[in-house]
Amino acid sequence: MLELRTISGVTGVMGCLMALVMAFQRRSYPPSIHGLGHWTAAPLLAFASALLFTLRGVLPALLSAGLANALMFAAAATFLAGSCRFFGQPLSARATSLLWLTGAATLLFMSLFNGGYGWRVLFMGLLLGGVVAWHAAVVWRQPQHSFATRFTGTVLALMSAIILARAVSAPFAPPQEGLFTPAPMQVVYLLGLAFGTLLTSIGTVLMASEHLRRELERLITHDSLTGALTRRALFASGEAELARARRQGRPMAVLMLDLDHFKQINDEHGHRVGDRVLVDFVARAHAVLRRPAVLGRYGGEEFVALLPDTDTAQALAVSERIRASTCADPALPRCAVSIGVAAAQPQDSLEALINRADAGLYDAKALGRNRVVARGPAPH
Ligand SMILES: Nc1nc2c(ncn2[C@@H]2O[C@H](COP(=O)(O)OP(=O)(O)OP(=O)(O)O)[C@@H](O)[C@H]2O)c(=O)[nH]1
Repeated sequence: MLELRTISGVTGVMGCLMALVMAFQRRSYPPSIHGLGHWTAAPLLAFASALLFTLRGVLPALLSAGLANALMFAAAATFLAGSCRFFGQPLSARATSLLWLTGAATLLFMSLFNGGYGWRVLFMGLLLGGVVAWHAAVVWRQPQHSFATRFTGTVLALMSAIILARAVSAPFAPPQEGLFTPAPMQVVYLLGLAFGTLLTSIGTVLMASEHLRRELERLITHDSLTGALTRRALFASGEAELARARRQGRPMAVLMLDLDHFKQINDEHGHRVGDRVLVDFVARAHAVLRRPAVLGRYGGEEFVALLPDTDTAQALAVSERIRASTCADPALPRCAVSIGVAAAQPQDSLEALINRADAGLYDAKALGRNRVVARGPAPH
């Protein structure tokens, strides 16, 4: 026979252990991952709440019911706030006030209301189930789904369903029923809380690890200053696109872009302004380029754009648009870009294609800069 008081105690201990895991994780994660502090505090609050519930009958009702419920609500609200911060959508001051005021008002009403155990369970369940359902919706609404978010979202949705089902059935339960009466609904509820606490904590650890992996991946594939692809990622993407173009018999073009007299900008305005010019250039080039085109930093102030499904005429038009948009910010020093264009030939390697675009760039510089020059295949 299941001892419900033991389940409640075990729930608390699980929360405590998971808080420890999260606290250790937090120390090794970069500060750019937000919400871990809340995720550590939430299971600790759940632990304190479960401990008080377990001591029902031993401690006064004010502690083993009133304070225990308040701590359980605080755990759910803190957990929700942590996830919102983690996903980069922290709760607004208004939403936070609404959440805590609703919690405080419900708990106060419960303590004053004299309708019996079933009705108190209904109010508390609606409050708690509502917060957990809100939390599930936050996790499910994330556009970047992974196993971790699906797992956590599902556990939260199941938990809220169990809490709400118990809440709405409570007023119809026999009047002598209490928290540790071994009725089926109570067993499902306490087991749901125990496993839910454990599984959602595992879910947060998985989500944090997933986030870290994505950040590291981004560091490897994207230039930290401009956000363009790194040279390594550019070549990987270029090889794949060229193979696809060859396989499907579709055109592909490469642009080699180099800011003109960039050394002069650095010398006259300083390196930091030079950096801002680079960032602005890449942002504007990205605005012109449409997926699946990609832009990579080839080195210094030199960039390469890969344009799948693009012939020479289209590549020249895109290049002109990039040239026209370059240094359009009046707050930055005047500058210009030279661009070499090459379209892929059936026998081209990526290196040969880039070399031809580079030859076009060389011509553009030699002809006076701030222009676009296309290079065809060398005659045999
Ligand atoms: N601010 C800044 N400057 C950089 C960065 N990477 C390279 N540079 C500078 O870019 C300049 C490139 O100078 P050059 O290769 O002489 O080319 P340029 O002055 O643009 O002349 P042309 O290409 O012939 O028009 C050098 O002064 C580098 O120090 C960077 O990340 N930030």
